[in-house]
Amino acid sequence: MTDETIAIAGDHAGLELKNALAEQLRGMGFSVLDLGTNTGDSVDYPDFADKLADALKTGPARRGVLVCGTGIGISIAANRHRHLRAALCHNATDARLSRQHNDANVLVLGARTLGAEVAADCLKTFLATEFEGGRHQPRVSKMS
Ligand SMILES: O=C(CO)[C@H](O)[C@H](O)COP(=O)(O)O
Repeated sequence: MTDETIAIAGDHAGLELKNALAEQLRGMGFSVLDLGTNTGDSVDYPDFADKLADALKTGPARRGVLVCGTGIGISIAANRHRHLRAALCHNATDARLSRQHNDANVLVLGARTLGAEVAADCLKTFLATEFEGGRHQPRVSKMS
């Protein structure tokens, strides 16, 4: 069990994967702040990136997960917020490096482009990997 809350959000295309990832997070002992969407009705992914950005600004979550069909639109929208470093990942190596080098605070996954097991691996790796700091710190600092 952990006392950390992870925020999660996505559009209609990401609904099924978002719910599976939320379950995975609960199974890992995290509290989940589910910001929707929670129906299959068509919605606009920037609205859900904005909700997650607000949640990471006000707390209690300091890390988040976003899902849309490809992950592309919602990561573009998320990275318009300076306090987010949203990493669109396609495998566990991306997820690991997004933490080690980029100190990513948001994992982005594409529900229409990733299998469920790869997505689960990305999430597990993202949460378990620390930022390396060192030469990466000034690069990350230049973005915030
Ligand atoms: O991947 C996405 C954005 O990058 C969206 O999920 C996708 O564009 C939604 O498409 P549709 O309205 O046809 O379900």
